[in-house]
Amino acid sequence: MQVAVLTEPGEFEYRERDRPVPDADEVLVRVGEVGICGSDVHYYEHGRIGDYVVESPLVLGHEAAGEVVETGRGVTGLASGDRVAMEPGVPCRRCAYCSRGEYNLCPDVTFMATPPDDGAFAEYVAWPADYCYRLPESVSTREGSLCEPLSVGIHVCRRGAVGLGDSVLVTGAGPIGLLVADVARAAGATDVLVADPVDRKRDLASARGADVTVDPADLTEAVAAHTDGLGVDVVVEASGAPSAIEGTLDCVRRGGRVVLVGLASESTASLDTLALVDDEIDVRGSFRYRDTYPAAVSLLADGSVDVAGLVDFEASLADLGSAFERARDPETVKGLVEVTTRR
Ligand SMILES: NC(=O)c1ccc[n+]([C@@H]2O[C@H](COP(=O)([O-])OP(=O)(O)OC[C@H]3O[C@@H](n4cnc5c(N)ncnc54)[C@H](O)[C@@H]3O)[C@@H](O)[C@H]2O)c1
Ligand SMILES: C[C@@H](O)[C@H](N)C(=O)O
Repeated sequence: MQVAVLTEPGEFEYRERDRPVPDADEVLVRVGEVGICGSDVHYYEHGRIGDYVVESPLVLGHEAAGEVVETGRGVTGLASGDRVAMEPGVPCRRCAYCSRGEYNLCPDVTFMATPPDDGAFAEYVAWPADYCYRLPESVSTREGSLCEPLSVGIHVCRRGAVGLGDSVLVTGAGPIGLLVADVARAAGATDVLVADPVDRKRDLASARGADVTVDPADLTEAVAAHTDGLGVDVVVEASGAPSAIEGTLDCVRRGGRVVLVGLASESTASLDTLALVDDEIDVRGSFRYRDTYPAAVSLLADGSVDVAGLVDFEASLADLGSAFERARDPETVKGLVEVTTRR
């Protein structure tokens, strides 16, 4: 089978590898569609993210869906022909975090496209059946691939306890911020505000139903105007910009919640701890997700969230290099790669 490997920053090579044979608890998936994530682009540009360094050729891509073509002998819940979304992180299932159900915190997770684990820009991937989620007829394979960023958004809203009648500010209108906004709305938020410096991103957020969109330069005033000076119930920081992280406390109401999901390139941002205490603010990190794929599939099946509307372009595996160049454009929200032709 053909795989695309990142050999060095900016360089993909196509290689022939043996088609994987599924273990007893695995299915073999013929990969259909794979989204390009910001972390894929970061590995493509820099060959590393923090301590994760691409030291040998790496298959990128972890937002993946496809069709089951073979099942291991112990698999009962899936059959050949099923279309599935693949959850890219498979934990060890034994550590203290896995035992508590907090498997997204497992230190021994195998996570697609995170060195040294290969991802899904490959014709076939063998993957544990219980980390593959069947897609109903109403959810396309391309939508299924975007269960991954949607899962990030679901976990964020759970971490922020977003609920009925809440006002929610999202800073950063990339795929994560836009999906957080959609999930917040589905969870009952009645006021959704989105901040981004890029005009096109704000326009997209408006078109998707944000009540207020604002340039970060005008953020504090816009939030005050919309909330009678109170601040919002929940701020979700989804840009990673240090100024946005530091600005969260200017926008949240006393007693409100701040969820940090954006990753700053360095831990230079600081939060006013006196204000945290005085205003009784809950600040929470949000790391990947756990138990979100069933909810993601349901949100897509009932039309609550539109992931297809985030897609700016679709490329074939043969054009991976140019697809990554397009994905680098700050105006791009989401690029998809069709790995094998749709059937
Ligand atoms: N914690 C996790 O599990 C997790 C998972 C996925 C992504 N992330 C991180 O979440 C962030 C968002 O991911 P993404 O894929 O949407 O990224 P993205 O780069 O596509 O989007 C970030 C957006 O933030 C905007 N932005 C820049 N400066 C800003 C500011 N000061 N105020 C408001 N917006 C600003 C950019 O214009 C852009 O639209 C990234 O930092 C990413 O690394 C974290
Ligand atoms: C969660 C996933 O989307 C993220 N890019 C990561 O590698 O952690």
